[in-house]
Amino acid sequence: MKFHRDTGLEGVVRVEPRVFRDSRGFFLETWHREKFRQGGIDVDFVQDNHSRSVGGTLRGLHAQLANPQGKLVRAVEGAIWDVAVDIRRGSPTFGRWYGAELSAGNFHQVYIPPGYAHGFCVLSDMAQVEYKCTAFYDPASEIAIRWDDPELAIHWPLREPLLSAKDGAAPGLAELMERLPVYGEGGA
Ligand SMILES: Cc1cn([C@H]2C[C@H](O)[C@@H](COP(=O)(O)OP(=O)(O)O[C@H]3O[C@H](C)C(=O)[C@H](O)[C@H]3O)O2)c(=O)[nH]c1=O
Repeated sequence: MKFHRDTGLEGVVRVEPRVFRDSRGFFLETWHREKFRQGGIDVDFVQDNHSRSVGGTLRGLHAQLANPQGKLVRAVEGAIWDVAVDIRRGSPTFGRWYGAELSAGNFHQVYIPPGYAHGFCVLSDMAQVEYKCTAFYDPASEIAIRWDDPELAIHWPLREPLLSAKDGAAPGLAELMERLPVYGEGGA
């Protein structure tokens, strides 16, 4: 199990699990409290999520403000481009993003700490994404940030994604500035 912390964003880690293959198929550990702690991800999870999306879908960019969630994300079907954005006011990497291809083929995961926005788009015909969260869903404090905010300039590998109404109407990061978490406060 390898932990790649060279993501350019504090606390964002790409995890490359060890896959055991034999004539039956494969086995891998997708979460291990102690091994992940040794890899720099010292967290406990309280909620697991699972979504399925058709090709061309983009979900995000989302974050919870009152109960910020850390997320450990993986694709169990198909492939996604998974993106984390630093939205902590005062952070040296404020507005910067990191992206990684996660797929049922590469088994990679990304850990995104509280204080970051998260989104992904689907690269395959279909994708199923499972992710563990360090805090419970709190819709009252959730924000959506415009996926193609020119201030963020995220390199998405698609042009006209399939969006939810919420995501299609999301404001740019600058319009949310006063609500954003402050670097170094409240776990962010
Ligand atoms: C996130 C969530 C949603 N829901 C319900 C609320 C809606 O009735 C329905 C779909 O929710 P939504 O359209 O917000 O789902 P996504 O667009 O996939 O949202 C997620 O997308 C990005 C990628 C994330 O990282 C977040 O986990 C989350 O914001 O599921 C729940 O009941 N519990 C939950 O934890």
